[in-house]
Amino acid sequence: MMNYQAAAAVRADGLTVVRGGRTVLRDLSFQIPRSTVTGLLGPSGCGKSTLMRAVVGTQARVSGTLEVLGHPAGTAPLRSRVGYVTQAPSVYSDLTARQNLDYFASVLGLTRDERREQVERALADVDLTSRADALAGNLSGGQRSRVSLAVALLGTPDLLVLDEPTVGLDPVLRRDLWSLFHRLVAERGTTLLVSSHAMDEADRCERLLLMRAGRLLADDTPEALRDRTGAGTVEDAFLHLVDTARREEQGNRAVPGEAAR
Ligand SMILES: Nc1ncnc2c1ncn2[C@@H]1O[C@H](COP(=O)(O)OP(=O)(O)OP(=O)(O)O)[C@@H](O)[C@H]1O
Repeated sequence: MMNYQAAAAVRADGLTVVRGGRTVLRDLSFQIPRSTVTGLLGPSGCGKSTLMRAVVGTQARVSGTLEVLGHPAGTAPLRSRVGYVTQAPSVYSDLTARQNLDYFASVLGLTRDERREQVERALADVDLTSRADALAGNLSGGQRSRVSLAVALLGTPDLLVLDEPTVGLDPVLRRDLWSLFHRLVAERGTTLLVSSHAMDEADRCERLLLMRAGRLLADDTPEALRDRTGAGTVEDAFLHLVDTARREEQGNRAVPGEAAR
């Protein structure tokens, strides 16, 4: 049986990131097991996008250890093995959905046959086959986001890093996207790291990384988090952990002697 470390898709130890002179990620240590969906949850500004940028290798001033699929984050062997979708869809508006995919497939160096097969598969994955010949500029925001996701699926990456992929989607599309994520794990062995503000999405993940103010509050399964905190929902578990962290910070700030009073 593989040990946990060998099975890790991402391994961080003492990961720290400085942006604009501020430490925005502080001493994070965690592992993301392969072939799972891990949710990265926390309030706006807590550092989710920064952590994702570090994992895909686009973030400067990263210190500590950060290994992705057994290689240092951002190094050459990972280039075609990691897919990344940012919050803003990155597609060409003057190309159709299919032309966008075909273009990115050729950048990946796929042969003509591979390209044809993978483009059609990616369109079907995100349920856009019927809109494949529409200009990306004429698609809705949610549809453009799905073209971006389809681009990231080309080449069958081992790790998919998705920054808030369900924001602005209606409940049916959100559900469909989550079932796609689980299908990618089950059928292609993909590992997914998915960020969200929405705590109600937590239960769709096998593991959770809960963040607050650049620090990791928890790295656990949703069930274990609820059990550990005695909370009924992951949202309540998160609030419980935030309150505990705040109390600890206040305790640390208290003048020695005052605390004893
Ligand atoms: N270019 C930058 N220079 C300096 N600080 C930055 C820069 N970009 C982001 N930050 C700061 O880094 C911190 C983390 O930002 P980040 O975008 O990672 O948070 P987030 O959790 O993804 O937020 P959101 O959910 O709103 O997208 C924030 O305090 C933000 O103000």
